[in-house]
Amino acid sequence: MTHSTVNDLSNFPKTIAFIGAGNMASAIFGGLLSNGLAPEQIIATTKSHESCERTRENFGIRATTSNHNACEAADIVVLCVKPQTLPEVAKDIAPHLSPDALVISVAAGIDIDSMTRWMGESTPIVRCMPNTPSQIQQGACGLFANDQCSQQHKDDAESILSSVGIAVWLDNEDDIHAVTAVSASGPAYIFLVLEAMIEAGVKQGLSQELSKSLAIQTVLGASALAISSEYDPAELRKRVTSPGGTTEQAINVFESKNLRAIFSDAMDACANRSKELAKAASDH
Ligand SMILES: NC(=O)C1=CN([C@@H]2O[C@H](COP(=O)(O)OP(=O)(O)OC[C@H]3O[C@@H](n4cnc5c(N)ncnc54)[C@H](OP(=O)(O)O)[C@@H]3O)[C@@H](O)[C@H]2O)C=CC1
Ligand SMILES: O=C(O)[C@@H]1CCC=N1
Repeated sequence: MTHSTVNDLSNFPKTIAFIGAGNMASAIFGGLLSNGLAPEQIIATTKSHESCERTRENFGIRATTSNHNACEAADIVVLCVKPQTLPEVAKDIAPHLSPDALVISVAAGIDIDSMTRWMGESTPIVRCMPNTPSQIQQGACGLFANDQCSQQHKDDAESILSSVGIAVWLDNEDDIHAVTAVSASGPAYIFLVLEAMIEAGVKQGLSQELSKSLAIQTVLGASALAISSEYDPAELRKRVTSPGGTTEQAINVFESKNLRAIFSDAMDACANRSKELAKAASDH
């Protein structure tokens, strides 16, 4: 497993087309722009003219509803449509990819076998699983390359994804299901925890505004401490939990209601859905 972190893209010499400009695509190209990539080097496509116009206005990049034109102008094509839309889109763009273009897919569940069936065996493909904190260069992404990728293709994929967070090469493509369960869907779990903490704080008598800022800062502070500390999360938790004190009472409730089993079941369900999407794609 190799691992790389945020880098500057101001000298990145390639044009990147994003097929789909929704939540995940805009998180990545928003991050790339903040990290020095010139707006002219990004083309995004959407289905509707409204989204196209909004993308152009919000990000100052080129936007079009023509996937063909975008692919023909790009050295790297990032597939950011929903998994259910990908078979049709991938087959349709295949003849319009530039020679030696790298295709990067972020689609949950869709494996490289399916993508090469749709776009041709010789297509260099990096399958990756990013997350939306990429927008603020705090993403976490797993990557897997097919055998058609040269070292240059892999370097390009890594430059893009590591410019918006940490990028980790996986030894096995199947590990992407677990990466999806941990880090791609993970931000949603933390947002749910935040919602619950904020609501509980309000129930305790705090204003919504105060409860929200305390809860968000607490998650930020705990993450920053965990990332910078020599201790693992279990030890950091113990350091908050005074014997006979207040935290212990809360932790006892979480443990007695089996929070760990809830996370385990939730993340199994997430990974299983990723596998189901792979299976559905194999019929196309
Ligand atoms: N959201 C997340 O946190 C993560 C998402 N992913 C993956 O990213 C992919 C996109 O998800 P997400 O961004 O959430 O989805 P969104 O629904 O936010 O975005 C989908 C985008 O695709 C566009 N689109 C739809 N059909 C076409 C088409 N035929 N040609 C070009 N563009 C099209 C839509 O345009 P319009 O607005 O006009 O409809 C929209 O811009 C999925 O495959 C998902 O699995 C991976 C990791 C995390
Ligand atoms: O929920 C989803 O399907 C996408 C993939 C991972 C995060 N969001």
